[in-house]
Amino acid sequence: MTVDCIANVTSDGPPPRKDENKEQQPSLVFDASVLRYQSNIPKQFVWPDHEKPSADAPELQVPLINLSGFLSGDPVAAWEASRLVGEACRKHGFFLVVNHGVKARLIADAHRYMDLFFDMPLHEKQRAQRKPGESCGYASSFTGRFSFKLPWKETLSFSYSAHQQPHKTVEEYFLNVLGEGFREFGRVYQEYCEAMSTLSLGIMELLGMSLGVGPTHFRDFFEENDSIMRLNYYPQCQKPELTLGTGPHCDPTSLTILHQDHVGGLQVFVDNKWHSISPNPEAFVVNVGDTFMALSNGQYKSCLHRAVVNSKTPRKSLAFFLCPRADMVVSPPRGLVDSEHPRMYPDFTWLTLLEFTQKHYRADMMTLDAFSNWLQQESK
Ligand SMILES: C=C1C[C@]23C[C@H]1CC[C@H]2[C@]1(C)CCC[C@@](C)(C(=O)O)[C@H]1[C@@H]3C(=O)O
Ligand SMILES: O=C(O)CCC(=O)C(=O)O
Ligand SMILES: [Fe+2]
Repeated sequence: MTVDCIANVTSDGPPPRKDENKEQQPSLVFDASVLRYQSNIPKQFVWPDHEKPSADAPELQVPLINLSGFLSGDPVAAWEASRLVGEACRKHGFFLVVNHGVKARLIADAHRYMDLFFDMPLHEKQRAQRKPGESCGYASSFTGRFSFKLPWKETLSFSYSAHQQPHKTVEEYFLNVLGEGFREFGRVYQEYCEAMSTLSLGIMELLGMSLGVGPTHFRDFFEENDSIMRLNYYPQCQKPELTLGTGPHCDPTSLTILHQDHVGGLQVFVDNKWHSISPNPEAFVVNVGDTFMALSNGQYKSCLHRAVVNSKTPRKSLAFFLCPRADMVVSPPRGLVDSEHPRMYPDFTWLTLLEFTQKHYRADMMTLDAFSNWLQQESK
């Protein structure tokens, strides 16, 4: 079974309930080319005082891990890299990787095609409009999905399947949804997602080594991944102190590999304070998500983060969300469960958690706990 933008798959998970997250009728349209000239921002984009961005966000010193030795097969370098990964994941869950093997040209092309796409007129972008309950497509903010605390961003999300060879799911997505004129878009993002999948599997080796379960356990689990690629576009905002580009959350997915442009805006919540992670064009920002927190039986924490916007220039980020095949059961390896480390979370399939976030619950910093409770309720 594969998850193709969630809607085209039969889930054997619990039937959806009427949920608080029901799709709202879109009365408000987020068209940044219009909104940017208004002196105020619509009230739906104003976040509560306790969540508004703070003026100061000191820079977080994030470990910078050089992957060149590991990727060239040096076992000593591999163990050193896994040690650094483990240290970061026990501290705040974020680390940077450099000499990662992804071509600078490919990263530049991925950013360039983002500019081309998001600079299109709204009606053109809406040809790829995300449908209610689906995890793919174009969304101008989430008007119609949420009715308050709307993020100041546009997104384009699509699925990458590592096991549907010879199909190139990303290339086909762009051709099928946006047409022949987007063939090159599809080729670039197909190549980008393949590079992200390869890098993710290498990092899964390091995570397995750091947790003492060996390099192949998690690598094998994610070999046939069905991942999500998300292009985040944050238009400049005349009132950046009132809103957020992406609200505070932990990624429900397994591993996030993020490339932010030169503008900066990613913030992580560490030691009870928001800290910024400065852009580094040679580096990817990596963090574990909720699903990997469950796979590690809670040893590695999915970390709280958000994105702020600014009044001067748009900001972009490319986020690859590694996800297992939809029907894979998320359960920690035996070596991570014992009398001192009892099970933290129930078994679940990634598809059920994905559906939960798309149809029942807006992912935040409590998603996995809310999901565990929901599973219990649904099983009664
Ligand atoms: C599985 C996913 C849901 C979101 C995209 C991926 C991983 C991150 C999630 C998200 C970014 C967390 C914050 C809220 C959210 C609604 C958003 O701002 O985009 C989340 C994504 C989503 O549900 O579309
Ligand atoms: O844009 C960013 O820097 C962060 C985006 C993010 O956290 C997400 O899309 O999950
Ligand atoms: Fe995130």
